[in-house]
Amino acid sequence: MKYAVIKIGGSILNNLSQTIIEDILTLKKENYVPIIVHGGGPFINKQLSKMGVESKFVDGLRVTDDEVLRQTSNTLIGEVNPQVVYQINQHAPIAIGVNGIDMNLFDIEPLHSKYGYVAECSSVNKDAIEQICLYSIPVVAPIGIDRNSGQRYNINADSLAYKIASEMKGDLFLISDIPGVLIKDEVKSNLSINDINNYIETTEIYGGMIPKVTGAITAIKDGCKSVKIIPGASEHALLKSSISNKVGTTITL
Ligand SMILES: Nc1ncnc2c1ncn2[C@@H]1O[C@H](COP(=O)(O)OP(=O)(O)O)[C@@H](O)[C@H]1O
Ligand SMILES: CC(=O)N[C@@H](CCC(=O)OP(=O)(O)O)C(=O)O
Repeated sequence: MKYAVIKIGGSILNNLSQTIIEDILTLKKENYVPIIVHGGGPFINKQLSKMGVESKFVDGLRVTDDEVLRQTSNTLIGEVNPQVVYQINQHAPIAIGVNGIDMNLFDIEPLHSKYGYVAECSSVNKDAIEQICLYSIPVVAPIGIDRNSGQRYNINADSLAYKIASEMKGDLFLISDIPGVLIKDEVKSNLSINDINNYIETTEIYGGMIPKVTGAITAIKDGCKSVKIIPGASEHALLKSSISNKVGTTITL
């Protein structure tokens, strides 16, 4: 049995192929223990703009003051998380929504104060995850808590998925709204650490893709078995990519 950490990006949530949900359940029947981590960036942007609050990002992270934190937490835990749980449970009533506060699922380390209430996951409560996975599929929202102060923190969903996959020694699937990592309009089926450094230097990998691919390298060095970036809109992309490297991009050292 091995863990499959499946990160569903906010960009694809409204356009997710139904077969991805079927694939998650197929993986569970076969040799995998699925853990889902979801994002929700576009949903948070929409909510903030409704409230007249501007979305600001530094180094790809949302600058999170009190009000942004409230809206982010409400959107991720109150709106996006139950939507993902509902979609899975329509197929099989097995998903449960959680975040870092539930069962002390993970600890956090706040990042620099220039980001506001933004943290990284510093360690994962493996026992709690193992317990949940015995009977269900956890759907994790990227909100954590400082257990001493009770302060909540906003966490980038990719970075949380990397940490969970490394600590659980699992395979990581990043589901996004792109067919994979594109170089000169073609999907690269394999990327090594050297390729990644080159393509960042030539700016063929840019923006939100930079933390995704560099985070992948760190995750693999830290114990994650493999990282695949796959298209959420494509039929059975998850199942196909778990079997071969023909879908999306596989990152290796
Ligand atoms: N070489 C590349 N191939 C594909 N996408 C890239 C590349 N370089 C940068 N990007 C950008 O990275 C984005 C995906 O990252 P991000 O927006 O963080 O996804 P998500 O919200 O699904 O996690 C793409 O939409 C694209 O704009
Ligand atoms: C600190 C930080 O930036 N947190 C992210 C959390 C959601 C996320 O990561 O969503 P995607 O995967 O859809 O981008 C945010 O507030 O947008």
